[in-house]
Amino acid sequence: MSAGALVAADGLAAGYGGPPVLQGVTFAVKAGERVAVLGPNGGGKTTLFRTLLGELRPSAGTVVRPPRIGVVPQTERSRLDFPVSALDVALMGTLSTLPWWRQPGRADRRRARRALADVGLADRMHRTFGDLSGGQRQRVLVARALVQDAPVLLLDESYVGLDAPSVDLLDELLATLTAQGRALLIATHDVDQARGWERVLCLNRRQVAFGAPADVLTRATLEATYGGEIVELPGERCVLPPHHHDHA
Ligand SMILES: Nc1ncnc2c1ncn2[C@@H]1O[C@H](COP(=O)(O)OP(=O)(O)OP(=O)(O)O)[C@@H](O)[C@H]1O
Repeated sequence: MSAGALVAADGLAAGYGGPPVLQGVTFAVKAGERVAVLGPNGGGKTTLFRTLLGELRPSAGTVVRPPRIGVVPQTERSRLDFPVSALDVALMGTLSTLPWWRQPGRADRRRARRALADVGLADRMHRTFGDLSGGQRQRVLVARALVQDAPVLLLDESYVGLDAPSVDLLDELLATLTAQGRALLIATHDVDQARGWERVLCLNRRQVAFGAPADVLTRATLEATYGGEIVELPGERCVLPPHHHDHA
């Protein structure tokens, strides 16, 4: 079932030593696919990402993953008080590709500069990271992941707190990265956004559904994913409760 997949799971269960906090996860993602990973707080999105990264060992099932996976964390969790430039942050992406004894060199700086240009920030590379807007910081973090040259990127609620123009820029960037043959898994709470992507994975401590948005984003599936927390508006739209993080 995972033939041709860049990243896949089959009967995956994972947890933190006790009973699994996530189980029954079976999906396959090909190059050129954006996957919305939906679920309530505590539903298992972070646990899935950590398992795909190899930080957590599956307690059951198997994972197929490439040697390198890039991670784009939430900007609000990044320390903003360090006096580092956008280029410094992007350059950190080269560290995972270097042997431990080597400092980033000229070629690495070139890659970091190119990645910043690719995310539209060529003119901001010497600005202090913490002084950039939320959307710009998010794109710097995408650049840091791009520098790792990974075919699969995991994005953790990258859209949270962005204004409309920044959302559009990030949308465009993710579409480009996908068109270039990457696979993106994007943890999000935005059901409407998920409708525009290629696949949707719904998690609520187990896999509720995986497939094309038109098949997955039904009222029944969303209810099974979010319980009674969904507020439905007239038409097809639905709104999820404000989310919070208790492990920032
Ligand atoms: N380090 C940990 N040790 C033990 N349990 C954990 C740990 N991290 C998460 N959990 C538990 O695993 C379950 C799934 O959490 P996870 O962080 O994967 O959910 P999530 O979908 O990413 O939620 P959020 O949207 O709040 O980030 C929760 O019940 C959580 O309390």
